[in-house]
Amino acid sequence: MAGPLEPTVLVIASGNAGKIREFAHLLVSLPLAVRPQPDGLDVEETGTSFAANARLKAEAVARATGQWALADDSGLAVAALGGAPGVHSARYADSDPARIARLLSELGAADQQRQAQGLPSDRRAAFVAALAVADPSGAIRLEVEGRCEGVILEAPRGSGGFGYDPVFFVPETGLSYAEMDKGLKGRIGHRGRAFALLEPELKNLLLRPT
Ligand SMILES: O=c1nc[nH]c2c1ncn2[C@H]1C[C@H](O)[C@@H](COP(=O)(O)OP(=O)(O)OP(=O)(O)O)O1
Ligand SMILES: [Mg+2]
Repeated sequence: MAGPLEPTVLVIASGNAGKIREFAHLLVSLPLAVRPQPDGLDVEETGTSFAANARLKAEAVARATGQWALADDSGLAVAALGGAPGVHSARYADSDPARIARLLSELGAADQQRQAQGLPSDRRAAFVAALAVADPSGAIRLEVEGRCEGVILEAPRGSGGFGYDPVFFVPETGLSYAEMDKGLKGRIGHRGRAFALLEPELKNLLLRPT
């Protein structure tokens, strides 16, 4: 454990700039040295659950850096698509606009099928984030999962955030993720809710004086 003049380093095990920005904001009040993962690290996400992929990324980055690492595996589970794109959310297409276009097109087709069967439209979705923390040896020490229920909009709304934010609408707020400020998404969003579960344990593990 680092002394009082040397804050413990926590590497954010992600190549996604949007996630890194959100974690920088969520971690701002903790006396940790938050660092991005080194360039050139690309961990294969072979798990079949968000939790398994978060563990793979945390372990690999902790081992590669010899530092504590926090990983996030997240994605959208769309009810009418049987939970897709799920753990494949990043691999759904090769850019954010293309991922959004594919989601709207597949959900539109599913909606038409439902209508043809006399069923009402169903645009419900959940955003899920699994977080894992590995110690410098690569051992997984903490795991949590957060969820936010919403619906997929028919067209993008708002210009903030990243990824699927413009099409994920949270009824209790009347806003899409892309219309929320960092603070609101950090309180009610999937990543913020997961982080709220993690924070007390992270403090115990990394900030306790030895
Ligand atoms: O708050 C979010 N708002 C909008 N979109 C989001 C959010 N959270 C995850 N997403 C999207 C990004 C990516 O398309 C997929 C997660 O895939 P996931 O593998 O966890 O992340 P990633 O490959 O972008 O970065 P990395 O694995 O290096 O952390 O869901
Ligand atoms: Mg990924």
